[in-house]
Amino acid sequence: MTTITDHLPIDVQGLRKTYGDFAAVDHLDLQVRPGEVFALLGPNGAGKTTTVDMLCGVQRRTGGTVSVLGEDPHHDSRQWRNRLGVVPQNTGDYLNLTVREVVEMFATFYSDPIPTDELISMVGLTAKAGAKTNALSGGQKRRLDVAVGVVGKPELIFLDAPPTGLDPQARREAWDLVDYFRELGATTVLTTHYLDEAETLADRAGVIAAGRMLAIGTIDELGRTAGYSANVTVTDLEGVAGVIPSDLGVLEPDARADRRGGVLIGTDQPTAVVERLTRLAREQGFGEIPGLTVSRPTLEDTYLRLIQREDAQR
Ligand SMILES: Nc1ncnc2c1ncn2[C@@H]1O[C@H](COP(=O)(O)OP(=O)(O)OP(=O)(O)O)[C@@H](O)[C@H]1O
Repeated sequence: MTTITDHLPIDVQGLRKTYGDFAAVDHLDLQVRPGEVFALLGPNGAGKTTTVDMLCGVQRRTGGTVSVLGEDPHHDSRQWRNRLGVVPQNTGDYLNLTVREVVEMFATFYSDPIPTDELISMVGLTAKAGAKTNALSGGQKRRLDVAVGVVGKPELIFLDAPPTGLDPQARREAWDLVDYFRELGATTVLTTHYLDEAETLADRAGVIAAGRMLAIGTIDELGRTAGYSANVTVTDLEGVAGVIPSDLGVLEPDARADRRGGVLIGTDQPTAVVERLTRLAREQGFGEIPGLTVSRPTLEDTYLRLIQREDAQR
């Protein structure tokens, strides 16, 4: 019988990578669905690159089962590899070739590559098509890496974004590329430090820390995983801690609220919290509650909560 998992571009169970006693990836489960953009999030050293490297056959795993486009990456057949597009974290070294020569060279590896000039334009390098790659800026090299990674019209793309390297415009162009491949029906796994990128582009995301998957789901589902459906923030209201009982919500150390000298309350009952705050403000003689906001948690809130919780448990 055919099941949905037969068609998952990525199906990973119990993935492990150890270096001596240290587990860089620790029993990780991951399923990525056809045609989705999946963001892999996590702090430095969480195990994202190691995971991606094992999925595209660059590193051997210590344990677990892995299916990528229906094959075990350990087998690493040429045919299988041609269906993948890999943009690694480190910029490639393309010797003394021009941008066009590099793209043309990589295009010869595939049966139906994207036409060279079209691809060079897609990554915003038309003005540099004749330039030697060693004369490119860091961000331009990165654009070339993207071109090289996707030239074969891959079914599955791994985009391991470095923490820095692309200027805002180049990031937006990379987003356009992700959309372009989404429309072609490709599946993309995006490793990123930019939460806005994940929020804008990804259908689902997974948060990794210390080699383990802390939470996985749509951005909305992740919000629920982290606890609360609303954030209430206030500034300069003495006594807040005393009026918010733990069944209404929790006061959180929140970097952004703290910078404004404020307090963040994570809650599922924002109306009740605001009522308490209103009473407190009245008692203190405030007309308005200073700096009151009620908002839906962002991916950043969720992410920080998950990571803080993980750090507290270690
Ligand atoms: N060859 C190695 N030997 C020992 N430890 C390693 C090796 N390669 C990676 N590690 C460790 O494995 C952990 C995971 O590294 P990895 O590069 O996968 O993290 P990451 O989530 O991609 O981080 P970043 O966001 O900084 O790129 C880190 O603690 C790293 O130091």
